[in-house]
Amino acid sequence: MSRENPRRVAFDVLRQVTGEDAYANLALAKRLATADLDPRDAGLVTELVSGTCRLMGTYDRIIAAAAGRKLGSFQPAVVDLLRLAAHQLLTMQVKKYAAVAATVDLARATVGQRVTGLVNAVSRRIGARTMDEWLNQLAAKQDRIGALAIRGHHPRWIVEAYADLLPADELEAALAANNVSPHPTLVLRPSLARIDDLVGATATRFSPFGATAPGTPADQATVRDGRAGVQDEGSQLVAWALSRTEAPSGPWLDTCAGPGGKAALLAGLAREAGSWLLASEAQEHRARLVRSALAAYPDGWQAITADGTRPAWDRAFSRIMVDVPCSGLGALRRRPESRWRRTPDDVTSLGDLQRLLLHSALDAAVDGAVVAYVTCSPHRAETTAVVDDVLAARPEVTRLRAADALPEVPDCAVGDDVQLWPHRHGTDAMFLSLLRVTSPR
Ligand SMILES: C[S@@+](CC[C@H](N)C(=O)[O-])C[C@H]1O[C@@H](n2cnc3c(N)ncnc32)[C@H](O)[C@@H]1O
Repeated sequence: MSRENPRRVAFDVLRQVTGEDAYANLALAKRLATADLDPRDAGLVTELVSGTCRLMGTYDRIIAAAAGRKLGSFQPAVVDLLRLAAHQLLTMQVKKYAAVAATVDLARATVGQRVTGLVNAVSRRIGARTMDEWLNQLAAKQDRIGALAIRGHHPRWIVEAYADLLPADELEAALAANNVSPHPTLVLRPSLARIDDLVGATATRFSPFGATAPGTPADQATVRDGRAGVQDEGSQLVAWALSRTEAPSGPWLDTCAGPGGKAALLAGLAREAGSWLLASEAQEHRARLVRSALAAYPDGWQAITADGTRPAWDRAFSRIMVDVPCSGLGALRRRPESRWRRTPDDVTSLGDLQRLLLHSALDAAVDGAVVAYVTCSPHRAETTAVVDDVLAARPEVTRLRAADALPEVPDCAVGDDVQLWPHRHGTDAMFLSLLRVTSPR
């Protein structure tokens, strides 16, 4: 039996997310590791924190409308209490009386008796309507994009960016896919594990290395001993595409390798092809994660800490992955608070670095080498705009038809590049451009 109150634990984690900019997934995992909760209550805490963070912008509009005042006029801890109440009342379908009473008790225990009247009154007003009724009210005076943003629980600027990339009739499905937390996908390390080594596993749709299995990844001995890992299928597909594209023989390079998911898959594939991988990462603590991701392979790799814009290598490579730092807009379904925290500036602020990293990767290529430019963001400013700019200055580089490297994946071509989508492919929204360097400088 739990000795801690799950709603109190959820409130504490939410305070860290909204007050201290903590990542919800990390703060939640850390708190749950020491919480005195039975598995059912741990599940309740996860739903309260992840669900509240994912729909936070919607709940904030509802709270302001229900209270008839601006959110900024409330004490921040009271806003978090009301967000948790809104999630229980409007999404989890907790009985009105129970949700309001539990929120008032929590308000008394955390903020103090003086806010209980306010919390009680606003919670009741939130619960006086269903979610659909609230959404209808909030969307009523909006244009099409504004209404989609409200009904799909996204900030408007992200819906505008999606509208620039997807057919109009797919927008609703694309937003809805970000509202479902995916079950973790596992990757079987080439030469080390097969699907039969996982208990109860089912193969993923496209990647020959991917699998899903019931329970948590740590339940699987093959994951615990490093022969399998956790990796979105989209990340597996872009690494696989690089390995399948014709290239001269020679070593492989991953210039932005931390924390090492793609490097581990590439190292396995390089070994099978009789080659080896150099995995490079700028941040020392992330380079350590790369080493531990690669540790399952006794050989066939080397990991270094280096700035990819000022390369530490003095040789050239035949296959190069440059998986640049980006806004992470492609992984919104896995990062509950991310959509409300990101701003339009985040998709442009890394643009110079992304261009420099791609230039450096191309500089490191042997004649005929293939370079994969990858982002976990579908936003044009981080994908095609970067590749277009770099190619305009490099006549020796040609863009390949990247979808040819993934013939089993339908509807993934965007021009010559590949764009995966959660609602189409069940993967993160990974972008891939494959570039051939024909006569390096
Ligand atoms: C999108 S992540 C890479 C994910 C990784 N490929 C994987 O699959 O696990 C981008 C990485 O680039 C690193 N990075 C940022 N600036 C860099 C630079 N100038 N040179 C090399 N790596 C850099 C970040 O620290 C981060 O680990």
